[in-house]
Amino acid sequence: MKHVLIVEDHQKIRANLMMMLKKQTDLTMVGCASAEEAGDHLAHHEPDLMLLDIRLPGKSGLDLIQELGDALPPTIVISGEATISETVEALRLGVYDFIEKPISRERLLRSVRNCLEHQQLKTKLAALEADLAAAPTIIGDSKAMTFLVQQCAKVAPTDGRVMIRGESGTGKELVASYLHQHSKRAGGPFVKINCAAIPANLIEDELFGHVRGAFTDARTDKAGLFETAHNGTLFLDEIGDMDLSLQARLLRVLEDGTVRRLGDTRERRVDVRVVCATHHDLEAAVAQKTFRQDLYFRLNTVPLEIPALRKRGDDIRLLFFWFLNHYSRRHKLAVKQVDASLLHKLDHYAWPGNVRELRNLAERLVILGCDPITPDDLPGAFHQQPKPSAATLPAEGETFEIIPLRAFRNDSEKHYITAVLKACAWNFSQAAKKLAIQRTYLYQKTQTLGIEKPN
Ligand SMILES: Nc1ncnc2c1ncn2[C@@H]1O[C@H](COP(=O)(O)OP(=O)(O)OP(=O)(O)O)[C@@H](O)[C@H]1O
Repeated sequence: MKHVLIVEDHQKIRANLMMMLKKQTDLTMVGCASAEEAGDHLAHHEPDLMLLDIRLPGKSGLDLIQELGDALPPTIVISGEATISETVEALRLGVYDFIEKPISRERLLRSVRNCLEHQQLKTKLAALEADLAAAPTIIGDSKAMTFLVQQCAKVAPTDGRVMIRGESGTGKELVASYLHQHSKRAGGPFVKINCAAIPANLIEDELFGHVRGAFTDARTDKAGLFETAHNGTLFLDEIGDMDLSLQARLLRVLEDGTVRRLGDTRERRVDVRVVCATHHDLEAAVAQKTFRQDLYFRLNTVPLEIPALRKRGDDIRLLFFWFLNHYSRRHKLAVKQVDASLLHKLDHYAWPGNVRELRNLAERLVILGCDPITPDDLPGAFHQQPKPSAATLPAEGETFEIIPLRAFRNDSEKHYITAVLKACAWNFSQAAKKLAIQRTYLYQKTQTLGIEKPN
């Protein structure tokens, strides 16, 4: 039901306007005899449309329009005596239409209908724009991310089960929500649960729900997340942490598409797409029998791998500038300049917290950083020299060739000693001192490891 406010000082004309609009059964109408009275009404109500006379006793219709500013409801001005300049001014201030007295019924109805339709469209557009702004955007133009986005575009519209792998903060949840938003289930719910953050017995209750009396505290029936996610997507984060007994229940739901609340006898059919994520080595967990192999195959239909940020250096600057703009807008602050030496520091940092760490840093710099932002604005971790050994170790989840410990140790020692000798311009005494070993022992090491000074 639409609400119309009619502001007209002549009682007869007001009644006439109401009569003409009465045929529109979906309208409720309120009449006011002055701009002051209308102002009071508008302080407490938001009409869908205002019909406003310009010549009123006391404050004029134009005064009211100016006073309301952005709060002006969709308005049609009705006047017999308005001057051209008043008409132009009213239109400039956002009035939808201008109708001259005497008013024809057809003209009035057409204008009212158009104005209400126009308003409905504007509301729809605003909602669409908000949806678009809320839609997840995967930023990245490295080869790895371009490939990932291509894969996401292929798998999103299908109902294929997806397993997302990647270190913490790489964007696993972002990818899951992207898959949902680009699927035919986008109008349905996107429900997520972190299997590592909740104790096993509570996860069971969260996922499957219970009926009243199923346990001491179960005072009412409760639907589980599978039911909540009906016609949508259920994102099971950290699936590798799920308890074995729960894995069995999950497998059953995936196999027959029904859930049974705790303490219930009734099976309920659910239509849910399951997307899961883990940073664990699930294959190792399967080998160690801590993760069910049958469940692993059920969930792993389409594996998607998100590389750690340090392995896609091309994305660091792009993401940094994107977050810088994003948070400047959000905090209504001017976008700061960035010193080139800062970018160099970002490129050479290991980003253990991945994109989440980069995002938080960018927001902090938007709020606290100087303009231009320089390396002095960065936290201590960015100024530490990288430790030599850890940098070459394989990351968690990465496949690598396993070699005997002795071979690894020799190889590491060779690399490290060569680097130190280079840093000391092949001065053996200086290098031995830095390595805290005897000069003769260093010499022996270079012999056994085959380290040679280049010509
Ligand atoms: N490629 C990207 N483009 C834009 N934002 C990203 C990208 N990757 C990650 N983010 C942002 O970084 C933050 C962390 O991402 P997300 O929570 O998806 O990571 P995660 O891998 O699920 O982390 P965890 O394993 O700790 O739950 C989020 O704010 C996310 O929007």
